Amino acid sequence: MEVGFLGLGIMGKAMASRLLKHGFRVTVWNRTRSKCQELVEQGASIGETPALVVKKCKYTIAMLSDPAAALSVVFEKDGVLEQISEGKGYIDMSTVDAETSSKISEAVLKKGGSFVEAPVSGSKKQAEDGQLIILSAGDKALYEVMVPVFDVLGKKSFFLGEVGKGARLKLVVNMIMGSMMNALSEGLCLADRSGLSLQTLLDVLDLGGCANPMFKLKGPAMIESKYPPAFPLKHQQKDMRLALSLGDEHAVSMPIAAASNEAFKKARSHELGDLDFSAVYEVVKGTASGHAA
Ligand SMILES: NC(=O)C1=CN([C@@H]2O[C@H](COP(=O)(O)OP(=O)(O)OC[C@H]3O[C@@H](n4cnc5c(N)ncnc54)[C@H](OP(=O)(O)O)[C@@H]3O)[C@@H](O)[C@H]2O)C=CC1
Ligand SMILES: O=CC(=O)O
Repeated sequence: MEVGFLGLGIMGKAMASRLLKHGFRVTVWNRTRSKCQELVEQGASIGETPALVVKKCKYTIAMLSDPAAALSVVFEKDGVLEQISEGKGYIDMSTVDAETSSKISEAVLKKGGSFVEAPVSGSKKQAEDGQLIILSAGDKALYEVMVPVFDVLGKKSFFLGEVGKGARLKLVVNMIMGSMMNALSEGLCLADRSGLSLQTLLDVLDLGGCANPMFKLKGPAMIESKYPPAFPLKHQQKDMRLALSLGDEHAVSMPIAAASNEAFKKARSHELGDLDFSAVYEVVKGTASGHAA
């Protein structure tokens, strides 16, 4: 099976690479073309524009940073819409809001193509290991065609119904995750200031009822003030913002998410946006301005 892949950031690179390793023929495009090189060395072909990737491939996947990127790759010159047509499928795995996803879906359908949104839960390591959780919605027939692809990328794929349900579920999940990261940061800070061992705190958390893989993975690096980006903080803040907007729409009061969003925004203002989202700890500690990487 041949697939197109648009967007070779942290996630897209790992996902496209995994598809190549599992025998798919992959044609890649990335705004910054140099990022295609590593994939070419693994056997990928390059498409000069999103439109040319769609022209070549029956199915094209996108993994782009945010709503603005997802929309521009579809609607702008040389974009997906120029070549999408009957018999072709477009699968957007970026984390965006339901409105963005619906706009893309409507435009693709109008040209005769089919559309699935399929944001993922899981980060760089899970993408490399094919352990993502895939939250699909949209065209059921296209979803069925994509199952062999999703089986290589993920440990479980859900089909949730109409477009928007995958996008919304992903935002709810990441809203919870972002709030948890703030809670861990505050706990580490409080333990430190009150003379407790941070490693002991992590050990105790890991043995108890609120043990979770995220605290276990990120906690030790946070203690060392290390934040190599797996999930960039700027994307976590985007997800908090979009989740809060979903809360506005449904009049759901979310004070914990709102406070967490403020912490992520503050971290961005201290230029921590490209670090891992666990760098919000620097803001909670009050040491953000001195932290370079
Ligand atoms: N990292 C993670 O742990 C996870 C991320 N996600 C979501 O997946 C998506 C991708 O994340 P990730 O790979 O980490 O992000 P990166 O920031 O590493 O990559 C973003 C990608 O989007 C491209 N891009 C950005 N703006 C534009 C634009 N205007 N036009 C065309 N391309 C653009 C970038 O191109 P260029 O190289 O030129 O900058 C790059 O390919 C995001 O929606 C994120 O929220 C979901 C789960 C986990
Ligand atoms: O969106 C990020 C993740 O870890 O999931």
